[in-house]
Amino acid sequence: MTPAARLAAAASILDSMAQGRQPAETVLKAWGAANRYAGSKDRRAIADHVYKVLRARGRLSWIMGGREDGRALVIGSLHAIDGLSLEEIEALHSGDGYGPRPLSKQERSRITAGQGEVPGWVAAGLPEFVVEDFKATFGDRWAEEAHALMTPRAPIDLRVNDAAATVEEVEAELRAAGLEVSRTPWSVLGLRVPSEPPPNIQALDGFKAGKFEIQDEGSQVVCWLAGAEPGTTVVDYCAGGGGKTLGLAQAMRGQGKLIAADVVNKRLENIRPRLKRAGVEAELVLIGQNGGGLEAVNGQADLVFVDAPCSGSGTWRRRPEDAWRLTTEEVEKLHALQVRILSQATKLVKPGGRLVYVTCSMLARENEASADAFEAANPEFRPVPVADLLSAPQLSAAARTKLAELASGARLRLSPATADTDGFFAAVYERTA
Ligand SMILES: C[S@@+](CC[C@H](N)C(=O)[O-])C[C@H]1O[C@@H](n2cnc3c(N)ncnc32)[C@H](O)[C@@H]1O
Repeated sequence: MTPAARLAAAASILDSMAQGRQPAETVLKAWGAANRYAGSKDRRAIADHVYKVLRARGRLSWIMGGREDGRALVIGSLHAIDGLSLEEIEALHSGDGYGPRPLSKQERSRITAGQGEVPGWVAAGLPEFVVEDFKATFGDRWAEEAHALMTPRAPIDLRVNDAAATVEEVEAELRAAGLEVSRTPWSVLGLRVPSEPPPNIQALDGFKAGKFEIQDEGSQVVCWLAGAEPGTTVVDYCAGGGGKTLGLAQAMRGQGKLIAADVVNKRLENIRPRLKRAGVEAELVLIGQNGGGLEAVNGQADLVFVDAPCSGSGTWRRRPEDAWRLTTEEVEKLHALQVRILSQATKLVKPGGRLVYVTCSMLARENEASADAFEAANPEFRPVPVADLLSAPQLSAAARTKLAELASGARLRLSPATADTDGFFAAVYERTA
């Protein structure tokens, strides 16, 4: 494909993404399958361009006078990110072959006009209401947090299943597969590999044998903080794909009762092969929206882990397209749902047991505000200071210092800027009565 044809393809992929809510990765794969003439280099170049645009979407739309279509965003990116001159952009828009049609008068004037005074949220590459939330949470550091969140090429973290392999063994297998591998700083079971070129982790023998799983280090850390003990009853209340279920199972060393619950059966079914691979067991329970289905566990659980539905804004460095799909209305709905789920989950916790609230959100409305609302309505749940949660053997000595530093009393935030992880929030409560 010519460079111009690749640009036309990137623009049309951005347009199809705008019509739905599918992840960029899925849309790119579908495009590749439908356009077999595109070679791997073409697909790579097109994907790079699409992601480049998604990470800077607000700024590019601003430059192009508020236009949000793929063509305008691509033209804006050639100018503002790639630094091409008007003549160079015009050469790529000659209309020849499969390339995009020539620039209109308005498009040309957008390029020559310069960017003018750019508002902070535009420069940050995030929706305006997100920037307002960040300013309230991070003060002067908001732009640093925003920048790290939208920076490309987040590495891929793995959690070694220490019941099946040692960290050294897995490290050796990854090296033998030609991957550059390092230890993660906070989870002693974590390994990190670069995301470029994309490694095929699932094809490795060790993965198939359950020796390791893909899990961001932040997600590992919140599992370890929860303090799941062998021989106890643990409920993973919003089990989803089972990432945390497997971490909790590992902390329990296969001893005790682990229940993975969710309102979506398909998600629970996806956990089954992962449990099998890891060689651990969990009871899978489909619950109703009101929490029905877990009555047998009422007042019995030592630990209820609520990895609540959230905006997923902590993972925007991996899925920048989601930033532009989130609305304030959705965040309000999520906040209400989070508080409702927490209140339902309280029933399961036995006196002296723990309730853990976790999100992979960066937004205060879903983190501190949901924790505030829960605490106000449930005074029998005592917030446990993060400093009292750091004894898990899976946390490194460096993590104990770092997490104590990052904690604000009984609440912890991890972020790409502060911990080099995805964004996470955690608050742990103990039932006093
Ligand atoms: C953030 S995801 C969980 C991710 C998962 N824990 C992991 O580590 O892979 C939130 C999950 O909550 C589930 N959920 C939504 N509403 C719920 C409810 N009322 N009760 C329990 N789970 C709910 C969703 O189906 C979704 O799977």
